[in-house]
Amino acid sequence: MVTSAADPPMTAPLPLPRPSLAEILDGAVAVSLPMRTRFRGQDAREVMLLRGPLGWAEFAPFPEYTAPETAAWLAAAVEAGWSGLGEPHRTQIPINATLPAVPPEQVEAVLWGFGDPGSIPAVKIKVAEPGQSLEDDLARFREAARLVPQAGLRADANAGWTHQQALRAITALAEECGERIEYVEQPVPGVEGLAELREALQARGLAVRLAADEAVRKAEDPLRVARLGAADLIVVKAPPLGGVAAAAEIVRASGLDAVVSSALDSSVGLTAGLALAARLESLPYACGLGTAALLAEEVVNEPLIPEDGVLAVPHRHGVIAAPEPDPELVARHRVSAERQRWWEDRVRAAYGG
Ligand SMILES: O=C(O)CCC(=O)C1=CC=C[C@@H](O)[C@@H]1C(=O)O
Ligand SMILES: [Mg+2]
Repeated sequence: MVTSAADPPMTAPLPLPRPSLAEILDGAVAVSLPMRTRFRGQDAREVMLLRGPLGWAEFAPFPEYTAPETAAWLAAAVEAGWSGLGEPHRTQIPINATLPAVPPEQVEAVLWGFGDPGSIPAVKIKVAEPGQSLEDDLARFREAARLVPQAGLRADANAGWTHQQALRAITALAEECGERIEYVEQPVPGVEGLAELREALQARGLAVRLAADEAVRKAEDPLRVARLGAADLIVVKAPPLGGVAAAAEIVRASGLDAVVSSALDSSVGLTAGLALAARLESLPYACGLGTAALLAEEVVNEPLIPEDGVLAVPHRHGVIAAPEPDPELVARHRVSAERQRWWEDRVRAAYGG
């Protein structure tokens, strides 16, 4: 059900109290964290850490994102560092493993990064990687299904299939893994594309749920998916939706189940995702917030790596707060002076007038 309340704007204004640009940039430092496995076409993740009065925050729109899109990411960082992430209504969040588009022989090593594979509640498997085939995807699925027989399975195509390719692939996945498939995330581009595919799947009697990701986080109107009945659930990430409060409101107004996922954040940024998961009224699926496991280096001494299939929500003095970055780790992974200026310019552009 979609409420008739006014839709939240895509680029939320900075939350109050609105810090000045100088306050935001004071102590801001950009770092480059190498990845264990190539993911989303990246071998290293660059993020900018901001030091707010209420704790550390992260500003990390992907390199191709430009203002005004990045304004939502800055609003999310300002919320974390200057307004605060609130109290933990849940203390532990179930976490899915995230499997990049690796060959079957690498699947086991990646899964161990998310704790004992026997404790993993669900695995999200990247599919439709450019240059790979449906056979490659099925082989990766088969291997994950074999290694974690207790886990639910999800595919994430990042809008990489056409309608026909998606029908073929989802039919094959359903034949292979049946009821273990929890959902398929953004198989095709756009909101209409999802809606058409959902109808076609239903017409074929294929009861595979669809999740919207890019159709929510990159859309002008994140609630359109719900309005058109284009997906069974939505994937929400705090930074592109303007922060924890704004994202929680989108979930509430959508009336759909939600899965909270990371934006491939460091453990500082992941804290906001955990805060969002801790705030939602219902959390029927494990969340995609275990991605510190995909980073080979981190900025904190105890990265947020899941244990027994869960992550504890980090808190200090009764409120949710990111773990403190270690100054030595920050110094080790600092970007060049030129790159630091590039990140500062992005903050300025996101801040706007
Ligand atoms: O959801 C997860 O399991 C981890 C997060 C994840 O998959 C993503 C993080 C960052 C960028 C995205 O391309 C990707 C996604 O599509 O969901
Ligand atoms: Mg996705």
